[in-house]
Amino acid sequence: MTSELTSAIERVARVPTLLVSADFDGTLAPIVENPMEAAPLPEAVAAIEGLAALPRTAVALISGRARADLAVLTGLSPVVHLVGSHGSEFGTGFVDELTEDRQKLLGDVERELTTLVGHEPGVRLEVKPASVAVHVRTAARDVAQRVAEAVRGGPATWPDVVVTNGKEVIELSVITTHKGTALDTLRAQLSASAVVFVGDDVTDENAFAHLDGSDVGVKVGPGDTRARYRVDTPHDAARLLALLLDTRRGFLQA
Ligand SMILES: O=P(O)(O)OC[C@H]1O[C@H](O[C@H]2O[C@H](CO)[C@@H](O)[C@H](O)[C@H]2O)[C@H](O)[C@@H](O)[C@@H]1O
Repeated sequence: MTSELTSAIERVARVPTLLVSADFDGTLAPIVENPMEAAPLPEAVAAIEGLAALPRTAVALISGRARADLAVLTGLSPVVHLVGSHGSEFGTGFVDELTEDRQKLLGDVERELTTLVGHEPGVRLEVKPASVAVHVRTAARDVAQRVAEAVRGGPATWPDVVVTNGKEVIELSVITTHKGTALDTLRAQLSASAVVFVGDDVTDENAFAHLDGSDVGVKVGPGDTRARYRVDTPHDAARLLALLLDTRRGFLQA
């Protein structure tokens, strides 16, 4: 961790009301081949639970996952806010809020993807409340390319289908999602004086873009980013959260 990042963490830990937010895969949980085998680092869980238990401190995960999957995979206590589907899914009634047209479109997208690429070796389809993700992490490179072309030239071109590219995944959604607007909603709901956001993927850039002066954005891993700070791995992200916990606890107890 650079001295600039350490200083930023020590500064933001002293604001009156703090919102600590992060995405899940690649940030709190190392990337693995099978999405349903992802697990958060125990050090990250301990820091998050510790922060969420402090007064005037809220913690939220804003993830591309289905909210229900996020709850199961993280096993976090209910005091931690969970926002799924890339920032759209704040609660359990989300699926029912989709119009009939969108529910039908989602069914059509799932059927088309199953027929088009579901049989391809190493390809996994992950069906979520408002989208279907086509994972190619375990596919041979020529297969991954064929699948990407088939998806991009097929259902990705349909009206009202929104395409998101992630790490070894192409996702087709029937709604527009944005982690930045999710962060704005949480910031307002929780009356946060400042926000820390930690993320690793393309969709996290929308959250970094919604940070301002006293906030702290941290990108995990390589790649272009709008975040001001960077760490290398989820283990570093867990250390950063532990430092934030220690500093804020000391500040609140002083
Ligand atoms: O916003 P996030 O919490 O980072 O979720 C983004 C996507 O993460 C998952 O896929 C990624 O992680 C998998 C497990 O390590 C990996 O196998 C896959 O290649 C990655 O793309 C998740 O499955 C998606 O639904 C999320 O959108």
